[in-house]
Amino acid sequence: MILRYSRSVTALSTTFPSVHVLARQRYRAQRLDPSFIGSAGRRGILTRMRSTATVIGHFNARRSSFLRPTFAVNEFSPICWYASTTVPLRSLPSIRILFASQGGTAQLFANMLSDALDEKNVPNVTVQSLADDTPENLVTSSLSSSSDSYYLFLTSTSGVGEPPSNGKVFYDWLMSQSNDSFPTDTNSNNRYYALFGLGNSKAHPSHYNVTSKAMDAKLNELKVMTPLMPLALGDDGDCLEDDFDQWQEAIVEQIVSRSTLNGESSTLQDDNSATTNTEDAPHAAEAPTPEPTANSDITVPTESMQCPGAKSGYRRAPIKYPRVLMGPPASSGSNGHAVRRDLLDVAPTFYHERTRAFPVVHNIALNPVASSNGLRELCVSLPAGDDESVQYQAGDHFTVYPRNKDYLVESYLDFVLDDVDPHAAILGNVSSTSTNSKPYPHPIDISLYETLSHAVDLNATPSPSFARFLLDGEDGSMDYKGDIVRHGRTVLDLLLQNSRAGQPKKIALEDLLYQLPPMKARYYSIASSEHTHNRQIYLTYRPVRYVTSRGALREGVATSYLSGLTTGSTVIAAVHANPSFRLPVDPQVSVCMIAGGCGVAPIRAFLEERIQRAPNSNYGPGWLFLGFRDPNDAVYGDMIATALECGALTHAQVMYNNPLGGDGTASSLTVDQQEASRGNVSDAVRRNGAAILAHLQNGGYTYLCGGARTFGVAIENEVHQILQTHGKMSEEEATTYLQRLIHEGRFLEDLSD
Ligand SMILES: Cc1cc2nc3c(=O)[nH]c(=O)nc-3n(C[C@H](O)[C@H](O)[C@H](O)COP(=O)(O)O)c2cc1C
Repeated sequence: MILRYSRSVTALSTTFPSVHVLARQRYRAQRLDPSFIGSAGRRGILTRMRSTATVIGHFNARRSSFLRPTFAVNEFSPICWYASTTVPLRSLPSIRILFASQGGTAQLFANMLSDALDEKNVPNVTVQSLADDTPENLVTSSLSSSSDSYYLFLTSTSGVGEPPSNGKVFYDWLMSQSNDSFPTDTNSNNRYYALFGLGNSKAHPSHYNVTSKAMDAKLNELKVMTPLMPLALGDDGDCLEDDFDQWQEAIVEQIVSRSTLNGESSTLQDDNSATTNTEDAPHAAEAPTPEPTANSDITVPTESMQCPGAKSGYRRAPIKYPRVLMGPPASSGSNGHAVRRDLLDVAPTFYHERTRAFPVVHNIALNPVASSNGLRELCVSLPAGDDESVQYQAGDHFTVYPRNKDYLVESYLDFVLDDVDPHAAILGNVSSTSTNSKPYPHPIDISLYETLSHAVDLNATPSPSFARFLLDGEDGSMDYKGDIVRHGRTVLDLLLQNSRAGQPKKIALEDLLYQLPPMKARYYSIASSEHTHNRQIYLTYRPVRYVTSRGALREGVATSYLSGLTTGSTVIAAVHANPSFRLPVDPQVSVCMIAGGCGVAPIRAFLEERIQRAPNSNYGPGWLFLGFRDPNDAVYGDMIATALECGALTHAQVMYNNPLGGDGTASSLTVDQQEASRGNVSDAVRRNGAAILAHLQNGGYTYLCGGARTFGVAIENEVHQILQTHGKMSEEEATTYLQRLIHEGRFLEDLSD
């Protein structure tokens, strides 16, 4: 086979039957005409840039075959051709990675799985959310296909044992299916599925991973797909990344070994020549021609050429991530220095569509004698307008887009990345124009500095595979959970640990930007009622700040960002309605609010609302159980007193782990009060068990707010116990009773993980 090359006419052709590549444009052109792909079809994977182009594979519709050539076109070198094999399409599996994710973790894992398959050169891999198409299209479109199909599901459980919002339609559809729903000739022999569930056993023991469990049971029952391996449960209460890493490894191994057995070895072998980077074209030409395989379906080119100067036997490490393209400074002021910009103006698609800039009114410590991580209050004003994005109700959430601290961004620029211009604009990657190569995962046309401060979570623990890469060269095997997750170690920590002769190993920009998790927006429960505050939102938060056992200072990304906001600055955020978390419409209905620490935020909102409406409401019983570390940590005492006075509350009990105060001496409480308030909120709930049972049996609403892992679990257990002790129910009856309350929306949780 010969590829002909002409510098001026730029027409290429090949006698190889599957390939017809015609270039009608000069290579020097910045953009190549789509017809460059010629008769091989538009589905070819073409990377283009400046004077070079690299085709890493394309589909030939005429011969229904998959072609995986890798050849480079370069103005300064002859056309290099190697690694051509064709395999009948019939035998190529399709691999669909389908995710449902509330907070982005399942989506992140889905993309990591796609990368891992890509690394093994597994073709035909797509990643979609379960909301990207109709359920029928997502799952049943391959029922009649003769080639193997793999469905790799990843779904978290959200809310109170519910599917994530982008998985709800699919979930409901799946649950409503029966064997009759599928054509009678459907057989599951060439359709396989595997499911990875994400949940939290510590925070949600009674709803642990219920979504993935239910989906797996249904798929098993329907028998339209064969399980590739048993359901895998990832536990965010333990080490989710480790669970996923093991599942991913097993999945990739299964798919690679099955595909190899089925005769697709040529598309799956480690192909060091595969590149999506035009600047690598000369290197790509240096990769060795693959060995012909014995499979009769595979066509091997009869002739190959190598670029002059190619080093024989040279094997380049596989390039995993497409090269990030950098341009001139993203923005600069008159003095030439980069200007700090609000990303909402320059990269609006990075944010949820209802995101706004909220001006800060005040940001104060609620208790002057509290420690540096005492509760704080942020008040922002609502931007003008009357659409729902600038309105809220007590019970709603406020989603904040935090930024990494400047010192952290600067540390990454100094110690992690090599020779980068922090102010250069990121224009995307070399594959951004290609149809199915890896897209650049962050906003473009913003500077590297802005990317590091807004778009990636620099405080995140790297995934197991990234951690292995960062620790490359260290002796001994990595104890991911014990050494890395438990100590909350970051990319910076691992690179500093792995420094040689005092010089930390530096990594490529691509490795950092593709492998660090994107910055997640953080949910805060709104602590005010719009009826009381004229166009303002209050938040109550606690700065997370601690020193690790290795002596490093750690700050929570979002709370340290909030702590640093000054009056007049703006916070980028969105109001999210939480319609299931509301006070009962009928004021006579009894309410019981149980909260600990920061869980006081939504309670404050409800109290304001009830106080505001007290003159016109004939309230039924109102219970409050609230817990703080010590009296110096307690907040909103005045509001609780007002609520008791006006009938918005009928009973309030504040509990302290240490009623003497943080330093063991100062306390405004009398000795009797100290004794009465010593202990946890669950102690107070237990002491009032009979009254709480009456409240539940009289149709009352119960609200549970605070940390999910310890507080939420402890209170749920206590209520369960009350049902058994005072309600004389069996353990099973108590469980069913509690589930019914949750289902009826009378036992409402606003818990944080
Ligand atoms: C508001 C909220 C509710 C949750 N509810 C449950 C639950 O009912 N059962 C469970 O096993 N895990 C629950 N989780 C834990 C998540 O499933 C877990 O953190 C998962 O990793 C999140 O993945 P995602 O970011 O893809 O949504 C909940 C987490 C949050 C933040």
